[in-house]
Amino acid sequence: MEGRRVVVVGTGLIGTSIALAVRERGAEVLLTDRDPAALAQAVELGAGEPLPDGALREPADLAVLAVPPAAVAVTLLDAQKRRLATTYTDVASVKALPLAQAAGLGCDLSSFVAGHPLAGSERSGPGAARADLFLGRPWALCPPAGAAPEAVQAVTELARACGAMPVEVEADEHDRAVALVSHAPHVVSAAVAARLTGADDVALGLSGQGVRDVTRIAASDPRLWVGILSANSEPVADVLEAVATDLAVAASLLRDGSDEAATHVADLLLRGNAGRSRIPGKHGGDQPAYATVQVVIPDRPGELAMIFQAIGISGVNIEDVTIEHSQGRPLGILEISVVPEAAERLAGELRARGWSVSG
Ligand SMILES: NC(=O)C1=CN([C@@H]2O[C@H](COP(=O)(O)OP(=O)(O)OC[C@H]3O[C@@H](n4cnc5c(N)ncnc54)[C@H](O)[C@@H]3O)[C@@H](O)[C@H]2O)C=CC1
Ligand SMILES: O=C(O)C(=O)Cc1ccc(O)cc1
Repeated sequence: MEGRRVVVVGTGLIGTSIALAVRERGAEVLLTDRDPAALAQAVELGAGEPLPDGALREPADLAVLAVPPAAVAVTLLDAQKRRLATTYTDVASVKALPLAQAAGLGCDLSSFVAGHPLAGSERSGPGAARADLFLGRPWALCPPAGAAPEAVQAVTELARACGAMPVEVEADEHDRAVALVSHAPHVVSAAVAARLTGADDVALGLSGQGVRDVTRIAASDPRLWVGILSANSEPVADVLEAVATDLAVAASLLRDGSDEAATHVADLLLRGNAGRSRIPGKHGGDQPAYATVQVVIPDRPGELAMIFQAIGISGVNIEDVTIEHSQGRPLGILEISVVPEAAERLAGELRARGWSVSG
């Protein structure tokens, strides 16, 4: 992105992450946000310089609209009126409705390529931004009919500069796909987490990693998510109804309690195994079957640094890592995912260095 000028409108989690990523690749970045505090924080984090008021002397190469879905079309119209850039893209989690709204407002759709990076977090705002957020992730591109090839090229270059994998897809197909893999799972996570509002201290004290995994995305900003879900309501409702049917059947089978009912419950669990195994791994393709090595680590400053150093010396690459805290005890369980052929050697070397390795 050397020599490119990029304007980012909306310096929250996604806008600031994109700004940090393209700056690392040599782009000049100008930032704007209607919230002065979000803009100031993004500038302080080194994501770019504030966009001056009024028209630019020369349009930037690209303007990235990283605002909520309902604000995309008006923000595009405003940016095009100000001639902020030669090419425009957005990052909203829903594509068809903002595109229809932009067409309705009379935006120039030849210079707009709708986009959606499939990476993010349950956290919002510039403080949660990371330059490496998009590494190895898909980035959907939905060029409207009549989009200029140079515009598609410029947005493809943006996705690649962020380390993501551009995937061209039609807007309606995109929306049905993300209803299944992102939006409906969000509602299901919220519904499970909502059951915990009435939980007593005994139940909460028994919480393990499973409930944390299932409810992580339930910590997201409800204002942003109500906007996403209502802009993709029909496809999301279709998935939720199918999930609700599975849940209702499972509940009645469990009440039935017979052996035959248990085999039907097992069918659902097996379908769950099969569905989960189809989710691609972090670099795309099939999900690699990593082996895990579990190590007990004392909850003391420097322990994580020491074990990571020991793993580094052993020459084994860490594919993933999670830490589970042991409630009421000054210990954590570090679960290190590695390629299966390295697991035994790593476990042996860590044991030899005095670490308590289980499994
Ligand atoms: N949160 C996530 O994990 C992901 C979000 N997205 C999409 O990215 C977009 C931004 O989401 P986040 O960065 O998570 O939200 P965020 O809440 O962290 O940031 C949004 C920013 O946009 C600003 N903003 C809102 N309306 C504006 C306007 N009209 N003009 C200028 N600034 C405006 C807000 O002040 C805020 O700073 C949304 O469309 C969302 O659907 C896409 C992928 C992942
Ligand atoms: O936190 C996670 O795991 C997410 O799935 C984040 C996310 C949220 C919204 C999107 O449109 C895309 C990705």
